[in-house]
Amino acid sequence: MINLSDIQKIFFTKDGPVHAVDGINLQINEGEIFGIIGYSGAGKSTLIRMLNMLERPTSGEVVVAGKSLSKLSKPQLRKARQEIGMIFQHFNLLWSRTVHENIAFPLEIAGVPKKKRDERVKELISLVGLEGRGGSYPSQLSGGQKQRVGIARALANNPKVLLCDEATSALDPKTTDSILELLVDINQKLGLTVILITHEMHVIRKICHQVAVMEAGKIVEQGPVLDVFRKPVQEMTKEFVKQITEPEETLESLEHWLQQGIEGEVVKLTFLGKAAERPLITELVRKFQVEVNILQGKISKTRESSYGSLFIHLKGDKEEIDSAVAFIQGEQVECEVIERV
Ligand SMILES: Nc1ncnc2c1ncn2[C@@H]1O[C@H](COP(=O)(O)OP(=O)(O)OP(=O)(O)O)[C@@H](O)[C@H]1O
Repeated sequence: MINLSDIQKIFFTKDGPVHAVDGINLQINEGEIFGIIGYSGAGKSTLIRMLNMLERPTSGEVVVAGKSLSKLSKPQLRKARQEIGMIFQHFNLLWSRTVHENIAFPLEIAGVPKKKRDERVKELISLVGLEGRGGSYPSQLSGGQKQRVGIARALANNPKVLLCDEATSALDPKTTDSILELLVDINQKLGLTVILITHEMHVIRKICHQVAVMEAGKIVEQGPVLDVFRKPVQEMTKEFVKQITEPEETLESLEHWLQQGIEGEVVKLTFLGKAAERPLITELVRKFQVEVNILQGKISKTRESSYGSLFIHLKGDKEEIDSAVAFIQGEQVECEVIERV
């Protein structure tokens, strides 16, 4: 659906050239939810804006739905853009227009007659769950509702692709979840390809199939979300994965345990998929002469599976502990000895 070949974007500023995007090759398949994560300044916004030519690449080719965007004439590009919707962090709504009028705006530009426009707006209002709010102005809506208007407007011309530029970054966690659910719903119902950029790993975890990690204008790591979660290679990726698996409080309480000088071993188990749903600890206690003390644990749902980490303290004879660790490893659970005390 989307093919980027050796895309570069250089901004020529008075302080010299800025290589915002530096040689990116990327393929995004139809129907996928593809997340691009990176810290501020990594080049995410510049990259996503090149997918609809809001920003023109300095070099390289952007192909969306079979069309090479940089080769199109202005009228052709306008037409091609109707197949690419976009939503923004700060919604970019027209404040003097009602919800209905905001959603109708791209249809007016596309020359859709009034009656058809009104029917389509009604459909979209219902799709995004804003029934009864068509006559409200943006200032009368909550952040989540505003983003729903943004989504409805982006979908008005039946695009094949939806670009989301930090679409949930201005929202609280609960509203973020409801917007993410809406994006999944739309992806499934309409088969829409969704590309989102974010600096929050939980957004990737919740809804993406694929993830690319961006740093200094380059993609440093990429793959299916579960694979990247399980085996992050680059330091940057490891930091992002830790946002989910090892939040600050986990490390603090672990530190607390280790400082107490407990006997035995502290082990980190990493579960994936079905393994996250098995009663492994029960089996461990039944099979081996070890005491198992759970220090910290967390299981998170990804779009397709479960992913979790558990820190346990094993106490007993060294041989029994070694056998227990070997047993865990044989059960397709990754096992890392954090500290042998
Ligand atoms: N119009 C511009 N002119 C000059 N430099 C720019 C321009 N737009 C972006 N940049 C620079 O390009 C780099 C990448 O910026 P970009 O906004 O794409 O990053 P980002 O990952 O989206 O970060 P953020 O989330 O903070 O927007 C930064 O160094 C930024 O200062």
